[in-house]
Amino acid sequence: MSTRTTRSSLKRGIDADDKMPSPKRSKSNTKKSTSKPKTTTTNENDPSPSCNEDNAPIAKPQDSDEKEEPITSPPKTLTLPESTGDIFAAPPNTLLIHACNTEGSWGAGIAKAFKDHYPSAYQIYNAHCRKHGAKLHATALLIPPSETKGPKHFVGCLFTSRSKGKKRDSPKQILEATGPAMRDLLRRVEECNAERDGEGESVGEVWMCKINSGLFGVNWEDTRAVLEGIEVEGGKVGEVKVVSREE
Ligand SMILES: Nc1ncnc2c1ncn2[C@@H]1O[C@H](COP(=O)(O)OP(=O)(O)OC[C@H]2O[C@H](OP(=O)(O)O)[C@H](O)[C@@H]2O)[C@@H](O)[C@H]1O
Repeated sequence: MSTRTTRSSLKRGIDADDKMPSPKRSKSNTKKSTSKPKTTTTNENDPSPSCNEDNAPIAKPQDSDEKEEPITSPPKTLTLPESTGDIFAAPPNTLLIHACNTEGSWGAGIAKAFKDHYPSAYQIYNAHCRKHGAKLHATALLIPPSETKGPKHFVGCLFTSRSKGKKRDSPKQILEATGPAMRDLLRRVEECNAERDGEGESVGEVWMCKINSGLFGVNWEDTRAVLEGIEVEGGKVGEVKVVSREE
């Protein structure tokens, strides 16, 4: 019994089930389907024809003037698998992302831990804030491995709030800044890896704490929803591993 679904039989299937919404895929994203075609039970309400014994959709004769429908797939968006652990135990050349203010302060929370682990990176972040200030809001800073000892980690700063503590931006403002800041960081990663192509460390994995969810006081699920809406083109960073400490 043949279960392989070829594109043409799938296409025929889509044409045969002309009441069924045909999945849209772009030419470049079209993949031969290897999944078993869904078996459908026929009943008087089911508009789609029943599958034949090998489950391949029943082909219908192609009309000569039938137009080839362009097939496009939904845009690929950022995926954020979650796990528990220590973000600082990431493998070499991992990019570690946290949320920052534009005032040049890594004074508490995970930012303080970043300052302790990566003092040289902190100096770069602080100088960047002194130079640009609040204009950095909703942008990002990518800091290559800068320490003389310890693991070689890239540090990614997402400027999701202008200020910190009681003067921090509202959750709504922080969420509005989070999307553009992450898109800016992903762009910088692509540029960095293109420049380093083969010479020096490129960004490997991308890890992130549950940004905004502590001192910035934003519900993690709200931040997650914003990040999952970020479209990623092929070849760009498509996955950010979210690492949180054991509860
Ligand atoms: N070692 C570790 N490994 C893994 N996850 C860890 C961790 N340590 C903490 N977390 C978790 O990481 C999330 C973020 O928690 P945070 O409150 O730190 O950051 P946030 O993004 O809400 O806020 C940013 C502002 O806080 C800072 O403080 P200052 O402004 O300098 O005073 C900055 O500078 C900003 O301004 C929470 O889930 C923590 O459980």
